[in-house]
Amino acid sequence: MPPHQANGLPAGHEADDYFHTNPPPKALSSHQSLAREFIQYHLENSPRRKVVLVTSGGTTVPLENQTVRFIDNFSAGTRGATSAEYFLQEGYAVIFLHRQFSLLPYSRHYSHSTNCFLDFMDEAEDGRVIVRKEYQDKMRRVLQQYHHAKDNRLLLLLPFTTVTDYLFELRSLAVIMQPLGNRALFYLAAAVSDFFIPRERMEEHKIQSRDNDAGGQGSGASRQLVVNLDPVPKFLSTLVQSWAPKGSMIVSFKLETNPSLLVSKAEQALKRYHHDLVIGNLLSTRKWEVVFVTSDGEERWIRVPKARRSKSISGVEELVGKAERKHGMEHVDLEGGTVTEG
Ligand SMILES: CC(C)(COP(=O)(O)O)[C@@H](O)C(=O)NCCC(=O)N[C@@H](CSSC[C@H](N)C(=O)O)C(=O)O
Repeated sequence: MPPHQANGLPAGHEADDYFHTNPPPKALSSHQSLAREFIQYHLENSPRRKVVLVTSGGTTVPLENQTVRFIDNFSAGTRGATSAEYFLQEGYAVIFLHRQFSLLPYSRHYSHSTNCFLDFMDEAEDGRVIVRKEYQDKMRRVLQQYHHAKDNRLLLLLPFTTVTDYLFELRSLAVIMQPLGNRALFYLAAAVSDFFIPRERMEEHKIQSRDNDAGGQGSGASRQLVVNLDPVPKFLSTLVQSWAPKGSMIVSFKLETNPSLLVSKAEQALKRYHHDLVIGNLLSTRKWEVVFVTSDGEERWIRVPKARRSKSISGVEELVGKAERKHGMEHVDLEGGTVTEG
């Protein structure tokens, strides 16, 4: 008896319905071709290399079809972009499915920062534009890592914007990854909308803030906006049961703000979706602590020591990367971090 959704539909049925009633992203077919090429290249040239799909950034829920307003999910993309660098360092090939304009591996060190990237540059006496001396060493290291990833075709960057884009892309990429079998890993760090406006209820044009129509009829008084959202299908179960390669490892992130809910909600997700690992994090402490929750009921907190919790040192992703490399749990041997049971 296949597991059923809350609404009684068999798991996956609701997701199928979603894909029939919402249009795919315009870029989907070009992304599919890029992903097929990427996977084929690694199947042919590095048959033992693991490939990880890292999702990163927040999905949007448009309020109008010709979108002027949208509901966004919190995520700068730091977790995904930083983890992608550590996966590349550990020898993985990375498909980086990310919110358009969110942080990217390597360039994240210089984009979006409070100081403009021009602050890292200077004009030499002979007129050449150069990187300021104090930034040269770090930028050289980042540039070498970036070129290594690019020259060896180890990093594929694919953008999304809306939750519908994300779900179509995730399904396509998971299916394209099927030939990888147990060399495929899914690291779902994107902040995915739980609610959306179905196509048939979506306004076509910009929602007016006053109650007069195009002809200027009506009082012109400002109006309330009441938004009625439906739940996004629980796609993780469909990913685990049908889209993802058999034998692949699936890691999802659980984001909460209330500490008393985090571990139980992560355990609930594992029980519901039967994947391999949930990494729980609290909005307020996500930069320096996470908890690994597995189906054996164990919870292992990974914390960056206080001394290393500066903004510039991305401590927790390095620790997660090391733990991940050992496929999570049997030996969480983390330099610099502390692992506490329970
Ligand atoms: C978003 C952050 C906190 C990283 O932040 P930045 O470094 O600023 O990017 C990430 O660590 C995270 O928790 N990501 C996952 C957040 C999320 O939406 N998780 C979902 C689970 S994955 S979406 C699963 C879907 N709702 C379903 O149930 O099928 C949840 O908590 O419910």
